[in-house]
Amino acid sequence: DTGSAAATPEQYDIQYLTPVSLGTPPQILNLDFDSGSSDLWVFSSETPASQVKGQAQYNPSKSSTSKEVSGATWDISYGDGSSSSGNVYTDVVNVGNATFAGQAVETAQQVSSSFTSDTNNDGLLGLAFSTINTVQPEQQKTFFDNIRDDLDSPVWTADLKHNEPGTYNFGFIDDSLYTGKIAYTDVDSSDGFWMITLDSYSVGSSTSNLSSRAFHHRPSTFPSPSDSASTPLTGIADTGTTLALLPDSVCTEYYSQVSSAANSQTAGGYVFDCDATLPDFTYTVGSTTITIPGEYINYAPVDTTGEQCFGGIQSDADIGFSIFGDIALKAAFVVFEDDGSSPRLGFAQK
Ligand SMILES: O=C([C@@H]1CCCNC1)N1CCCCC1
Repeated sequence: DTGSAAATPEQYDIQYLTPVSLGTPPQILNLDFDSGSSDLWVFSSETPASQVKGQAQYNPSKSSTSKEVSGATWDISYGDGSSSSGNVYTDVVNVGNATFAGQAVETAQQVSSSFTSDTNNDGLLGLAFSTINTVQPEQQKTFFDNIRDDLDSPVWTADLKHNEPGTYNFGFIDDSLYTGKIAYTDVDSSDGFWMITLDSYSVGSSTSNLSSRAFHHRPSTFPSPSDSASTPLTGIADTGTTLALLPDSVCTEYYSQVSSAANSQTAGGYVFDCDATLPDFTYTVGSTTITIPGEYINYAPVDTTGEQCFGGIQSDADIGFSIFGDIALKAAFVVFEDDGSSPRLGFAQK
C-alpha cells in the first residue's frame, strides 16, 4: 500500500491542509497533518454550531462503516494554548489511497476559539508517536502506526513548499522530490515526538561567524564566538508548527545580523523592517546541508501597514528543546521512518 496527497499552504504558509476521506460514502475533510501530536480529530456533527465557522464536519451517523468506541473520550491541549475534546469512532480513513478500515476518528464536541476562527481547517491528523495519543481509557493509534505494516516501506515523507502545494507521501520515497543524498539521524521518541539533534547550524554566509574571520587581534570585548559551525541543535520536527522556534542564543546571533531587528513584547517576538534583507539560516544533518533562504524568514507583516514584519525564527522560550516547524522543514525533503523499533529522520536538499 502507498498513498500520496497534496499539502496546500494557507496564506503565509501558516499551515498546510491535506484532503482526507472518512467513512462510507466518503466524507472529505481538509486536515492539518501534525507530526507534533498524535490525535486524528475532526469537526463533526457533534460540534456545537456556535463553535463552527465554515469547517466541513464529519457525521458518523451518515457513514455505514462508522462504529462508536464505547466509553472513549479525548481531550487535547496544544502548546499554543488551543484545545479540543470529544468522543471517538472508528471508520475507514483514506489518505491519497493509503487506507485503514478501523482508524480512530476523534469527533469534536468542543473546540477552542482559535480552531473556530481557523475556517479552512477541518481538524488535525496526528503523526507523532501513539504514546501521546489522548484517548481514554484505551489509547488509540495514529494513522501511520495503523497502516505501517501494510505500507511498501515503513515511511512517510514531507515535501512542504513556500507558497505552493507540496506533498505528503506514505509508504515510499519518491526520488524525484529531492537532490543529493538523504542523510538520516536517529530519533529519540521517548517523549512521543520526532526528537532529533541537528549536527550544526550557521547564520548567513560563513563569514558572519567571527571565528571564521581573520581576527588576529579580536578586541577582548568581542564575544568568543559560539562556534555555531559545530554547535548542535536538539528539537522536534513539527509539521504542525508554523515557525522555527530556536534557543535564545541562536535568535540573538541571527537577528544581530538584521540592523532593524528588535525583540518586541507587543508583537510577541522578533520583528524588523519588512524591506530588510535577512540572512539565510543553514543546518546540517550528517553530510547534508539544508539552507533556509532569508526570504522564508521574512515571515509576514505584523499589521496591515506592512512596515514591520515578523520573523520566521523565534525563541523556543525555554521549553527545553527547539521546534523545527514549517519554516525549517519546507527547505528540505524530510523522511519520517519508523519500523516500529528504531525511528529515524532523513533530510535531503531539493
Ligand atoms: O502542542 C504542540 C504543537 C502545537 C502546534 C502543532 N503541533 C503540536 N506541541 C509540540 C511542542 C511541545 C508541546 C506540544
